[in-house]
Amino acid sequence: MTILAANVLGQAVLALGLAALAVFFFLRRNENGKDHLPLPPGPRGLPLLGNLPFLEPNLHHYFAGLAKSYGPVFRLRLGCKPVTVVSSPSAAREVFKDQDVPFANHDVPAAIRFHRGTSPDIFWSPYGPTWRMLRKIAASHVLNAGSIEAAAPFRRREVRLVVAAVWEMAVAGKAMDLRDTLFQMALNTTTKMLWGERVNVEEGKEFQRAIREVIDHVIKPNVADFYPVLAPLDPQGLGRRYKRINEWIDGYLNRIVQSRIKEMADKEVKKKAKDPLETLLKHMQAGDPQLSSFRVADLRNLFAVVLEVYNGKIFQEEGLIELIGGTIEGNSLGIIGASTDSNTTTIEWVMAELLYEPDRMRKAQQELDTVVGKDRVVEESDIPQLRYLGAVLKETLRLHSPSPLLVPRRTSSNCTAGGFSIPAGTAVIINAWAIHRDPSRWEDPEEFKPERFLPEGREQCEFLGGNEFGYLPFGAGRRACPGMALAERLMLFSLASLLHSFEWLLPEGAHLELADTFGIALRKTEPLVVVPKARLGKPELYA
Ligand code: HEM
Repeated sequence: MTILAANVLGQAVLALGLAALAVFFFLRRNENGKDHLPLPPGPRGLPLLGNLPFLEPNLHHYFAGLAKSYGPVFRLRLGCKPVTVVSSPSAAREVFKDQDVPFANHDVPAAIRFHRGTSPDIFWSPYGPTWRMLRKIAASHVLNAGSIEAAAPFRRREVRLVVAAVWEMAVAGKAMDLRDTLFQMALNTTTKMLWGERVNVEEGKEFQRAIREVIDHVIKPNVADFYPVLAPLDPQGLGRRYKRINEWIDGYLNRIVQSRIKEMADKEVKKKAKDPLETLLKHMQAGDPQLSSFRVADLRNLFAVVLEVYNGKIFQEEGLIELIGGTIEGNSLGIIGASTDSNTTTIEWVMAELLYEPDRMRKAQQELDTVVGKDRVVEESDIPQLRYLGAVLKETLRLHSPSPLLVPRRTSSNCTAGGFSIPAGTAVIINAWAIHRDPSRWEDPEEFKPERFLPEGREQCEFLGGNEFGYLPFGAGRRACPGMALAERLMLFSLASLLHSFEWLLPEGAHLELADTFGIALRKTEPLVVVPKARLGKPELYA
């Protein structure tokens, strides 16, 4: 009896043990992701700190170096935060196409989570109904082809102001740093397009200061990002500061929205809305079901995001920049001169590359002389014929993407990439900088060769690589940048006007360097200082 009981007990213990083992392996399998795939390899970190102490200032270079040792999908731990870095076109395809939905959340920094908790915006909303509604509204009422077209006169006016400002420098024979002028142009073009007004000088200064503070605060290393358990306490007060600054921006936009609501009530409103602000208000007032859950606060958020994205690219890399020693320099003109704007940075890179290779500068100018001639100024309608310039821009965005690590994503469920499992809740960084230099995808990847985008026999300059995820300056998948068409239009128009109107030289004895510094936007380490020289005979073409 005792022997029998012992046997039964032994069998029960064995069965329980086996069951426990099965549960253990089942749970591990779920934790590790699908199909028993291993976690990606990666460098060992320190207890508690993980890999934080080993990060280097130029994160895009540092990650590219790690990819050489650990492969195109590797894993890090920053404090408590698991991070996976993806550096090949095929793994990027898995993220942006094959498993687009579980990778479709942006990884929201703690300071923004603290502030935006109840008031989501398109950029930080998790993938779901609210994001879908905001994205649809942005695509159909703000960044749609009609609004972009309707804003052509504003772009023309702002670009002509830039040309006039450069002309003054040319007449005075002075060297200039283009950043400030271009930044102002981008800001005013955006606000004119959204609500029909330039940023006035007084409010503009406040506005610039506020956005600059937003940037400073979002990029500050925030312990709450690396130890999420601390996030609700906002230990460094960054969330609270960020909230206060945003209240100012919110107030600014609120005044604009409220004054338009009043104007629409007082005056007879024309059938055709004059800008996206009026379009949206009209739709809201008319009870458009697409906007049924859209509130004035959402409208302000939408505009704030468009402005912030356009002018600050504030949304990257979650506080890593200062932590690892990078700095965001400002100058006397505040945010306008903060040089963080993707648009400004890209134009500056184009000019630097063309100054470095004067033959290519001449080729772009010859194309302009053929298409436009020298008796009139460039118009937006000339752009489709400027194939070479289009290729120059695309090649510049390949080598100098303003967002070298795009905007980190966060997995909403267990996923896979490159044959590894990526558990739910992992931050996923796509190293576009490395992908744009992948030798298996790009011939002579380090060389500036616009011709690669001009295949023989094709009418239009091509975005080669888009489908195979080797070319990602605007991200990809359902969260890809909805401002791409607008950004391209403005960049090409301003570039064409600057190259058509002026010869560009380096100041006597200046040395041109093409080194980049990782920051809010990937920018030249040294600002580009150039000497413009008028190239059109008629002074009235500079007015
Ligand atoms: C050179 C200029 C620009 C570059 C390089 C750029 C790049 C990017 C990138 C890399 C993303 C993240 C994409 C992803 O997660 O896959 C993004 C998102 C976004 N961009 Fe842009 N962008 C530019 C200009 C603009 C402009 C002009 C606007 C609007 C006026 C804009 C609006 C947005 C918005 C709203 C998002 C968030 C989309 C979402 O989460 O669904 N961008 N951009």
